[in-house]
Amino acid sequence: MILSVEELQFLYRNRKILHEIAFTIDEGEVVAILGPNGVGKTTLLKCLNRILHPKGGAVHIDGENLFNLGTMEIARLIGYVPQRVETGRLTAFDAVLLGRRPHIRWDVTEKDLKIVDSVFKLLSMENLRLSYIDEMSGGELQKVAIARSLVQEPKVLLLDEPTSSLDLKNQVEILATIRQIVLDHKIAAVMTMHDLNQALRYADRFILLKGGKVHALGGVEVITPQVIEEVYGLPVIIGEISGMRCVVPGSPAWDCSTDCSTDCVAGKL
Ligand SMILES: Nc1ncnc2c1ncn2[C@@H]1O[C@H](COP(=O)(O)OP(=O)(O)OP(=O)(O)O)[C@@H](O)[C@H]1O
Repeated sequence: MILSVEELQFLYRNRKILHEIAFTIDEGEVVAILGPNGVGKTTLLKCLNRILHPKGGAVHIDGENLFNLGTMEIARLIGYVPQRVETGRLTAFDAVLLGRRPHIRWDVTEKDLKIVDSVFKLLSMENLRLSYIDEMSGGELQKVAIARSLVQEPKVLLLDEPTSSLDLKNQVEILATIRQIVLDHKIAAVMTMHDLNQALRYADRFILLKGGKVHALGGVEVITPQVIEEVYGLPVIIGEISGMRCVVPGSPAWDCSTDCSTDCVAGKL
């Protein structure tokens, strides 16, 4: 187990946002945190990263109690991609190089530069190296933030809606790259997501939050019409398109043969 979260609680002023959240994640796993707007997904990631201070509970990474560590020690273990990325008058190259800070002792080394170069290549963003981040589009900036988290070489990646600003091709490429990095480097990724179909495609396990609590947790078997309706309050059909499980809004009364013109076989499962 690479990450363990025990009985985590968080309050904004007197309002309880997270109630006794508990789960574990193994190395090589991508886990999607799902749930409606305002349920506490970002708050949970910020508690795991110690940006926010939980009222109770514990977080361990590789057996180390995160709450006993300093900012730089945490940055060596966790790469965090926030939902809203801050900008400034920096080139993309320098912004990504900043991700190496937890590893730099005196000065930037050849190794640091090599790692930054390789991540620019990996994410197909070499064309952005010298662009200023305060002149970038939302999607370009999101890629810079993901690149910065990768050069940190963390044990755990925490990604808050990592594809929210990306076009379809970039979404697929970035999620596939994260998936591969998690497997190759035996790390773990925890991503908040709204797109259930992308979650089904790229995550191994799912944590569904409702009312600040873990409502369901597990593999693909927990993504059922009943659970999705309980969590989001929306009836859905779960089916398959070209062998891939997918979720489409609709009620069981939906008749695929007459109500929909695609070749989706929703309702088959
Ligand atoms: N700084 C803050 N002060 C007080 N309450 C806050 C603060 N930030 C967030 N909240 C509240 O905490 C709750 C959880 O917010 P959070 O951002 O974690 O939700 P989320 O699940 O990530 O939502 P979304 O899917 O819309 O991004 C919300 O009700 C929100 O209004």
